Amino acid sequence: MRYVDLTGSREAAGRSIRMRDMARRLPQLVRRSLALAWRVDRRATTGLLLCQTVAGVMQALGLIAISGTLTALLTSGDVYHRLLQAWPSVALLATATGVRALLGITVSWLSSRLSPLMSREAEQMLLTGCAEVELSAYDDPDFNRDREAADRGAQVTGDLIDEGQDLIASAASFLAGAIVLAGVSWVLLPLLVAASLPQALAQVSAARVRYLANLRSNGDNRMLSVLRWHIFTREAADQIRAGTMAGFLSGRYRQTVSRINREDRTAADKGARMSLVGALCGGLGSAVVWAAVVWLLATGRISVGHAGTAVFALQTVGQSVRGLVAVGARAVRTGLYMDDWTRFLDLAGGYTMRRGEHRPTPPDEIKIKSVSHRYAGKDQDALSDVSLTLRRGEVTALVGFNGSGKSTLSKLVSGLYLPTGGQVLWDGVPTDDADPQALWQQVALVPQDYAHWPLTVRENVTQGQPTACGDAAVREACEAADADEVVDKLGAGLDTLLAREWLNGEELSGGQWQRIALARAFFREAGLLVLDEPTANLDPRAEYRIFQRLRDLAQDRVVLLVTHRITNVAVADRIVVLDEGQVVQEGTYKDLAEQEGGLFQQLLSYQVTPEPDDERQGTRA
Ligand SMILES: Nc1ncnc2c1ncn2[C@@H]1O[C@H](COP(=O)(O)OP(=O)(O)OP(=O)(O)O)[C@@H](O)[C@H]1O
Repeated sequence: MRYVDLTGSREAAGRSIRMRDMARRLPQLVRRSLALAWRVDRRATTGLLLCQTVAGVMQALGLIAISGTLTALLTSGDVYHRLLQAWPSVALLATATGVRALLGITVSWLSSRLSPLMSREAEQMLLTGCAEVELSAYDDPDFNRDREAADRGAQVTGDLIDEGQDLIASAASFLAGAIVLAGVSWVLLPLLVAASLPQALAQVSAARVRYLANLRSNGDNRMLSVLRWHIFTREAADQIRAGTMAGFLSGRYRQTVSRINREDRTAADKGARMSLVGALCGGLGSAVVWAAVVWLLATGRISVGHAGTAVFALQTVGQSVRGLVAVGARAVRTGLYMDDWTRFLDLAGGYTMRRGEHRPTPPDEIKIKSVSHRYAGKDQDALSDVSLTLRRGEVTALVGFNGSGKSTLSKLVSGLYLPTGGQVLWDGVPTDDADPQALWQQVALVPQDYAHWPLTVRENVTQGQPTACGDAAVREACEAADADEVVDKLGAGLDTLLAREWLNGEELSGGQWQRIALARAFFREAGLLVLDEPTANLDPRAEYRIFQRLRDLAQDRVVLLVTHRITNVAVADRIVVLDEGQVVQEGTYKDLAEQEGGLFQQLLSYQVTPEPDDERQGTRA
């Protein structure tokens, strides 16, 4: 089995890595890396630019000093006189070399300070971007693929500062060498650039091959990180052991890794072949350049001193051209990853929340009007033509078989999803027209899979939004959820860190966590309370108490309860029975329990265990 991602547009971008594109993109990349660096640390960025400029000037001065030294040493006259003439150039050379070394150290110090800051800033921007997309985005495989790619882009963002600095340094030293070389003989310059071209082309082609190989392994890489998470973390550690799954999972991991390795190896071999051809052509080109220097010297077109300078300048320019191309190819590849990041931030996969500005108050009535909903990529509706009204002061319960659409409906009511057909109206205003953050201020939700935040008990309950009443309100919510007895047993009370993996952290049982999740919802001063299977992990006593409290909670809010505990559902004012995404029954517990042949009666029959005597009689009959 292979995990494949559709990567059309990115593959097209990868295929377009050519010399011309690279030349066009490099200045953009340097600009982009400097802009991000500027955003995180202005002083360090200014320092870097200054250092690079001065280093370039020092490089040029160094070459001029070499020329001066050689000319002085190679002129006629006695040794003492020649040394005397050469010493200012030697002093300049030493100073330039020393200053360049110091600047090099400063540049790498500043870069190493900026690089992690940039990656973290990029990651932070990505996290902010993710929190601003519609929940439905996560159902779309394309969004998930783009998000992973953007994550990788954020991680490599820091590399761009090093690459940008290397590019600036190579460009500065190329410029310095070129000016000196042109001073000796301008013929050498185009010759040298032409000689460096084959290597440049080879490097760019190798970078393209590597990027495309990486792209082909994208789906496999994503699966690797998922497998790694499952094998590595505590989450599924018990099931891996009890299910003796370690061998199977490691095998799947190895298979996936070996597919990625195969792609990498092919790319590396292809890249090496390209580099070899490039190096051979480059060698021939260099021979032509050196032959040109010898010819210029032999025909008396340049002096011996100039020839010596040309040797150094050639080395400098050659090195910087190679550096420009190698770092350039790397930077373009990094740039492609960064494109994934910027594109994701710009478009958020096309899922940025664009709703209205209405700010809802606690609703008196929530009307579900002919609502249908189909998840992205599905060919069937999860809900079709559902109409229902929820009112403040009432508990409405949703019951039905697995997959009948209960959770989907509760997410539409709370504005987490927007319906693909029909409307959900909060006091007459469709959820599409409400400011989502303002609407969610009015929602207290206990989902089926609630988060086990690695935070203190207090933060777990307040969700980081304490009220003016402080801990008194937290304790009150805990009491309402029967979580007070859980908190009392914890070493540091509300300050206890609920994460066993850290020092002094504590772990709760499944039912204890559910009580905390309930306290979280009860703490919130919201007009809509949605409880999706709120008692699945609770003991019978806690479950009984929670159902009893629902009536009080409903006094000043709309309560929507999703449950399979049919026997307890009598607490609801109204029960709505869903089947295959449609409402099939609606009424009070008494009405529905008496409706012969109805789905509710059927559901009820599965939960009311017959007395042994009834069972025997039934068997006999
Ligand atoms: N995020 C999703 N993406 C795609 N399909 C989904 C998604 N969530 C639910 N579905 C599909 O929608 C249908 C209704 O699911 P829903 O979770 O609403 O059912 P439910 O009645 O709450 O089930 P359960 O009792 O098992 O919790 C199911 O067929 C399910 O496969």
